[in-house]
This record gives sequence, C-alpha cells and structure tokens, in this order.
Amino acid sequence: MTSFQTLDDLEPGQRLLVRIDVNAPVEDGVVQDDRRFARHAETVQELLADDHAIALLAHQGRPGRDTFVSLDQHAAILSDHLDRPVEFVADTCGEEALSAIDGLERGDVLLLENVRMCEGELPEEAPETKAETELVRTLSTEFDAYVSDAYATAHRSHASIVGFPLVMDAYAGRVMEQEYRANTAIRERAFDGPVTMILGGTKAEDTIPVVEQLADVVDHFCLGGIIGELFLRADGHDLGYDVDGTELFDHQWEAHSETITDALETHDTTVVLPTDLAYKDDGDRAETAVEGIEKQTSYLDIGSETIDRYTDRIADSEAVYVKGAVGVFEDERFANGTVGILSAIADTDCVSVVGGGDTAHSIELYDLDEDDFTRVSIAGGAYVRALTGASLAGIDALECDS
Ligand SMILES: Nc1ncnc2c1ncn2[C@@H]1O[C@H](COP(=O)(O)OP(=O)(O)O)[C@@H](O)[C@H]1O
Ligand SMILES: O=C(OP(=O)(O)O)[C@H](O)COP(=O)(O)O
Repeated sequence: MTSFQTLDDLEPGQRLLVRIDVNAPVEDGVVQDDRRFARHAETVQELLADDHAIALLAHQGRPGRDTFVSLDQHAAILSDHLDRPVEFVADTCGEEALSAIDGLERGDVLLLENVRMCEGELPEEAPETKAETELVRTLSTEFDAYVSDAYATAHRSHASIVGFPLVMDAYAGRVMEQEYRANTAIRERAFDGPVTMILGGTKAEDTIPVVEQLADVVDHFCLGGIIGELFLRADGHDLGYDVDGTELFDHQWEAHSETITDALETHDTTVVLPTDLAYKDDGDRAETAVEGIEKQTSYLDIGSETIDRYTDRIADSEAVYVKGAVGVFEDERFANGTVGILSAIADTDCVSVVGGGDTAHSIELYDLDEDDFTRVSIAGGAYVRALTGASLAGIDALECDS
C-alpha cells in the first residue's frame, strides 16, 4: 500500500486547493446524477469543520463531447449537499479566478471552472511536465496546501492530478483514501469458484488492458457496449464502425486494434462476445444475430440471447466485477442488457463490485438496490486499474515516506 498524508495530518485553518471529481452523466446540458457530489461533500464538510478556506477544482466531460460543459450547475448541486453557498467563478486560473480566490475567507467554498477548459490540464504527461503548466504555476502560489480527492481521475496523469503534489504540500481527501483502500482490498481477495467480469462502456484505453492483466484471475470476460463491438470487429464481423454521426469507434480502433486482436487470440476461451445485438428500427428496439451481420447501424445494446448467456455465467460465479454499461441504458429501450446483468448479480449472493460514474447511475435510474451489491465504486477506470495491481498516477503523486 502506498503511504500518503491524509486529512488527519492537515493543520486547521488553511487556504486549500481541493481537486474533486464531480464528472457526471449529462443529458441536454443537465447533470443527471449526484452520487459523486454526495461523496465529495463529506470531505468538504470535514474541511469546513476545521475552518479552512476552500477552492474546488474539478472537470466535466471531455473537450468535443456534449457532456463537456461549464460547472455552474455543479456549484448549485454541491451547495445543496453542503447546505451552504458554493460560489462559482467561470474561470480557472485567470484574473477572474485569482480575484475570487483572493476574496476567500475561512468557511468559504469556491468552485473554479471546468479545469479541462484550461490549457495544460490535458493531455497525459509526466508529473514534472504538468508541474510546469501555467495552471499549476499560477494556482500553487495561492494556497497553503493541495488536497487530492478525485480518486475517479487518479488513473490520469493530468496537471490537476499529478502537477500540484510536486510543488505543494499534498494530502489525500477522504474519498481518495477510502476508494483506494477499498479497491486495493478487493484486489487482494482470492476466490475458489469462477470469477466473471462484465466489460462494457465506451473507454477502450481503460478496459482493454484489464483483459491482459487479469487473465489469471478472471475466468470469463463478458463483453458489451462499445468495447464488445470493437472485439467483434477484430473477430471479423462487419460492425464497430462510426455510423449515424458517432465518434466512438474509428479512433479507438486505430489506437487499439492490434491489442484487441492479440487479446482475442491469446484469450479466446476467456473472452466471451455478444452473439446478438439490439438496434433502433422505426423507433422500436429490434435485435439481430451477430453471425452474418450486414446492417450498418448503431448497435445500442446486447441482445436477448447474449443477456441469457451472460446471466447464466453470473449465476455460476463466486465473484462478479462490472466496469461499463453493456448498452445505452439511459434510453429505456436499450437498458435490457445493463439492467438484466445488474439484476442477475443482485439475485445472487456472490461477491460483486460495480464501478463507473455512468454505470453506477443505472442502479439508481432503474430502482435497483445498492445494498444487493458488495460494493459500488464511484470510479470506473481507476477501479479496474487498481484491480490489476497497476499503480495510479494520482496516488503515486501523493506518496511520501511512512
Ligand atoms: N453500444 C453503445 N453505444 C453507445 N454508447 C454505449 C453503448 N453501450 C454503452 N454505452 C454507453 O457507455 C456509457 C458508460 O461508459 P463509460 O463512461 O465507459 O463507463 P463508466 O462511466 O461507467 O465508467 C453509458 O453512458 C452508455 O450509454
Ligand atoms: O468519470 C470518470 O471515469 P469513469 O468513466 O471511468 O468512471 C472520470 O471522471 C475520468 O474521466 P475521463 O475518463 O474523461 O478521464
């Protein structure tokens, strides 16, 4: 386990820069889920009780996506959770932000604008490079200490995650600490019976390495979502392309086709692929077999036969890990796969962990009971990376001698 300073080591009454992760599902510009807000509000409450002045740093979406929006509504949601005002400034490290930071007094909470709108936050680079960005150089001189609470982004070597700890006194917040300990503890568990992992969602870079790195622990990887389609394309099926204006497949295929093809060849008995898929036909859900598939359309869920195959495996498993939804569950017509799988897990008494900001949202959306799962992590990519035993850049950045 990595040693780092926590809030227990922090002197009261300081000016703090606190990185949280309130990246949320957004539909038509509106935040749909407050799970991460609730967790980070607990950290902020604890800091307020210790009389700190707090500026919060966070991101929402990725540039170019329609979930990439300002954080003004995030301030209002946080304010509800904290039951006190959260000021918002539509700037991250420019004059407007600095003026708002200057006015911060003990007991105040200020949320800065989406840090991914700031040059230098992206892309992933070495901590030393990130520490040289204008963002880090400007903000680090305004505060006494940095608190890193954004566990769900701890797998990204971004400026706001790895840059500040190099130049400031740094502490892990309670979410960072709790998620790190809980996910590390899960990794250390061993099981006698079959272990199944459901891999879906949209982010190939977080998901594909898991197949390689957990192949000796997981008996079956059941694939769905965009990840499933990329594997089906590698398996020679005519799908997994950007159609209808999507931008989810081709750039990921370009970046990962070799790794996917290798993983499929090496783990052909471990990787389980969908045999049917669902799509929209005249406004209704329709399904088609994968074998011989020809129709170039957006496939939005796994089909009924695949759901049955996957839920049979779940019923026989001693542990089930989920990362990413197997369909566009936000649309009820394409929720069968995600809800079917989560319900099947909830019906067993196997050890179960569900992760991911969007995937966890489906539990609430479809009235499933969180208590039916061993653990629901607010993190997706960071949690599966932790399962593999690989280090997290944001945790490494906090490391200090114990
Ligand atoms: N076939 C699909 N086409 C488009 N989007 C999909 C598909 N299957 C799943 N998704 C989307 O994947 C999202 C979750 O993916 P991701 O962000 O990678 O996971 P998480 O946030 O849970 O870690 C869901 O919002 C869902 O709509
Ligand atoms: O929601 C997040 O990750 P997740 O989808 O793996 O749960 C984090 O905010 C990281 O976002 P990113 O994957 O755009 O870097």
